[in-house]
Amino acid sequence: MVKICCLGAGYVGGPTMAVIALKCPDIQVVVVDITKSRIDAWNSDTLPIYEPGLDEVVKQCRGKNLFFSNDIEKHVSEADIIFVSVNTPTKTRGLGAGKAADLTYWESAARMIADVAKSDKIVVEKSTVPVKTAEAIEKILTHNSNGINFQILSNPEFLAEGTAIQDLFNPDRVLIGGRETPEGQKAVQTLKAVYAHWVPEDQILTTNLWSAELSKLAANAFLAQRISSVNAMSALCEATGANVSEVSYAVGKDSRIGPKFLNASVGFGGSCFQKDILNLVYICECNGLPEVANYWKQVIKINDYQKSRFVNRVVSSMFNTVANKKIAVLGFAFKKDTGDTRETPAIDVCKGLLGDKAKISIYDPQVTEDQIQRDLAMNKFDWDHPVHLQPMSPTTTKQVSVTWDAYEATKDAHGICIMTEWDEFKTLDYKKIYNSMQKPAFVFDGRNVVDSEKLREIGFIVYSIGKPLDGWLKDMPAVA
Ligand SMILES: NC(=O)C1=CN([C@@H]2O[C@H](COP(=O)(O)OP(=O)(O)OC[C@H]3O[C@@H](n4cnc5c(N)ncnc54)[C@H](O)[C@@H]3O)[C@@H](O)[C@H]2O)C=CC1
Ligand SMILES: O=C(O)[C@H]1O[C@H](OP(=O)(O)OP(=O)(O)OC[C@H]2O[C@@H](n3ccc(=O)[nH]c3=O)[C@H](O)[C@@H]2O)[C@H](O)[C@@H](O)[C@@H]1O
Repeated sequence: MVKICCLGAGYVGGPTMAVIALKCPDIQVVVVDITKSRIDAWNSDTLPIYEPGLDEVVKQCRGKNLFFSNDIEKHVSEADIIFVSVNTPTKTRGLGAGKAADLTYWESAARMIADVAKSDKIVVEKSTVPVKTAEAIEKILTHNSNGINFQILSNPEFLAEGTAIQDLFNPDRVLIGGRETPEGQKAVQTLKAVYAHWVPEDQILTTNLWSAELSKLAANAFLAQRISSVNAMSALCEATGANVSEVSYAVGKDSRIGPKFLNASVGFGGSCFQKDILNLVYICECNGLPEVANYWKQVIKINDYQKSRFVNRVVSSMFNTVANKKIAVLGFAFKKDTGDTRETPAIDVCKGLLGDKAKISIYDPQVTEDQIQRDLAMNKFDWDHPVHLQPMSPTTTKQVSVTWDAYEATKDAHGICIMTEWDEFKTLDYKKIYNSMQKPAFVFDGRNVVDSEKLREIGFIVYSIGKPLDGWLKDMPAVA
């Protein structure tokens, strides 16, 4: 029986391996991690991540051909194929700080593999890494190899959170990059055979190593660029009276552009877009391509602009101060159907409002108070490390309260900021909410989820990203 071991039981390692186990009953899959609590959670009834459909997949295979373990060295030494799906955070210190990828976890994984391997292995890059990382990994493995043959493959993951299981069941494509040697090509075919259990062959693309590594960074950069493009347009829409939903619909109807990923928002979040673009920028700079670097940097700048523009709009609409005013924040996760808060725009918006001395009451159906307090206390990029290596007991922010009830969060509030597009926010009883709030009562919709006309009829002053401004907001122009 072929044995797969995956290093890293996170948002990628867990769901990806669960689906491989489900679709390949003839393969044994073991997911290992240096964080014991994560493995304990994978072995419990409460999985460490919330992802629709994941529980069912895990329940079907766990204990049969899917296992979660802390015994890293044993499973690595026994495996034929080793996926490495560990953190690749942005460096916070030293050379390339604030841009370059920190490959500490990857390097230590590679050294450990070289130390414990007793038979030939295929080592698969599942983490998103800088182009040419495979070359460095190869050097680490071969210099410590004791004669064992390692083949490195790049197999980047394209799943999106909230739809991970669907994306893994029906991927647009699976990408496998390998060395153009007979051994390299044999390894590519071995991995291809795993995916061919459920993915049509013509959707399994094979390339050289560097193309596969770079395609992942490029795909995320293109996706984020679409959001920054529509968000840049949203500012112009507000200034001119155009409606960003109508503009993106009209633009997306062009079959060359397509309708997806054109929703204006308070900004993109998530663990990867910013990190991967910064990494791309750094690689361009290192390759003497400052013009290309600056081009991609702009995607991040517009995203930061969009978040600060939103905060400015909130503050300026409310008589230029939110000091001691209760602001309800609905949604904290970076998108709906996930409890993940990494790089969520809600963090920057909350920090901006706190900077203006607001009191914030937060409700998100999937995010705990502990997580929110950690997020608001943590420095930029510190979140992307194994849990036990993150700051232990961050100071809690007193002006922030967290509740499990949207009505409690909005009671007595002066304004509501919608930060995540949870479906339930569309069907809240806004009349009841309005009656319980201070007046004038404001709604700032960072995701364009509410029916602004209906809310205006109730009496709210409503701001929706990229939509024509109502009279109140026009009289109080926000300075970006
Ligand atoms: N989150 C996402 O949607 C996607 C993430 N990626 C990439 O996948 C990689 C992992 O991302 P996530 O799963 O989101 O991160 P994560 O933080 O959820 O999981 C990473 C796990 O690796 C573990 N780990 C770190 N060093 C280790 C080692 N030496 N041995 C064993 N375990 C170790 C950590 O404890 C952690 O549980 C990153 O490179 C990311 O850019 C790629 C596509 C999608
Ligand atoms: O490398 C990764 O980590 C993954 O990054 C993204 O997936 P993810 O971050 O999970 O979620 P997305 O659906 O891409 O959303 C990212 C952010 O953009 C925002 N967004 C998305 C689409 C849109 O039209 N507008 C918009 O503001 C979302 O609200 C969210 O904050 C990519 O979609 C995946 O293909 C990729 O594998």
